[in-house]
Amino acid sequence: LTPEMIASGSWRSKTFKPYNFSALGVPPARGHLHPLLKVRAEFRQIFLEMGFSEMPTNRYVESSFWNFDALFQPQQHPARDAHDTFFISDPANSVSLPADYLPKVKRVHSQGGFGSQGYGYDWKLEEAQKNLLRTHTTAVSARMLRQLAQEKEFRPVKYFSIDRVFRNETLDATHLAEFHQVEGLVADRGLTLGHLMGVINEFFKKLGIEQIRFKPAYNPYTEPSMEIFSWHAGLGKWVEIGNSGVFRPEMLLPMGLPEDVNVIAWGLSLERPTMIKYKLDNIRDLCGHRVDL
Ligand SMILES: COC[C@@H]1[C@H](c2ccc(C#Cc3ccccc3)cc2)[C@@H]2CN(C(=O)Nc3ccc(OC4CC4)cc3)C[C@@H](O)[C@@H](O)CN12
Repeated sequence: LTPEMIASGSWRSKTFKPYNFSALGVPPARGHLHPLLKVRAEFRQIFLEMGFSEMPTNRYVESSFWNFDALFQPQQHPARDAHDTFFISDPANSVSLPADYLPKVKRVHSQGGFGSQGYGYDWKLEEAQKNLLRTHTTAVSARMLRQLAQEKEFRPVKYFSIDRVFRNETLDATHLAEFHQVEGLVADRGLTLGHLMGVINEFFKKLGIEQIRFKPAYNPYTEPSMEIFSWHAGLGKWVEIGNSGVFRPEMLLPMGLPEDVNVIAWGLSLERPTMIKYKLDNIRDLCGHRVDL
């Protein structure tokens, strides 16, 4: 049916197929929310429902001190090598590290303390001052726990973070030089591994994952540590869905937290669950624009 047919009246001699009122209109060209940000909002909602508060993660450039040393990660650890970490050339160094806290970190690395023998190496300030792109949001957790330790009275907290982290990795279909880390932590007196398993179970249950298992693992800053696995019915096998652990006393006590306070934490990425949810098999599809999502 055209305007000419209507004007000339020629439409009278034509036959038209019945109008399909249930036909969909042409989708208007409009904006889309990014899948990663939609999954981030989902994770944020779950943490908030569980009573967690979001940590301030608006600092991509971090000092080696907060990213590694405060976490009792030794200065010769391979993760601190340039092939794993992006170091910053300008400004190359952080010169405003906490003067009262730093000697305690130096001591626990070089001589030990609090019942630990430490690593027995000559800890160097220059190494701790090197600026980098944070390799995990656990650097933010360290800053927040130090702040908590400086308060007059200890109070239990539940914190979370979901933000970008950077690793000098070889790129492939599932690895980029940056990804979003999701991290949750609980600080309270008398927390046990049972509490850690329980909070992880609760978190993943809210994501629709009921069947998870834990496997002993190693992290430089948590002891004990556990990898988290979930049964993937489609693949017919257990797949790793995260990592977890109890922060070490060598990390918490130099901060000034009371000896009977434990901090349990776990982490996962945002990209993996987003790729599963949106059936993407190349992580690069999460960057740049994609029309047919
Ligand atoms: C360099 O790789 C690091 C990243 C990322 C990761 C690993 C560990 C942590 C951590 C931690 C931690 C430990 C102790 C204390 C504090 C933080 C955070 C992110 C994922 C962690 N992983 C991961 O996310 N896997 C995952 C998560 C969710 C998912 O879908 C479910 C619906 C929810 C499916 C898969 C496991 C693997 O994918 C792994 O190969 C890749 N890992």
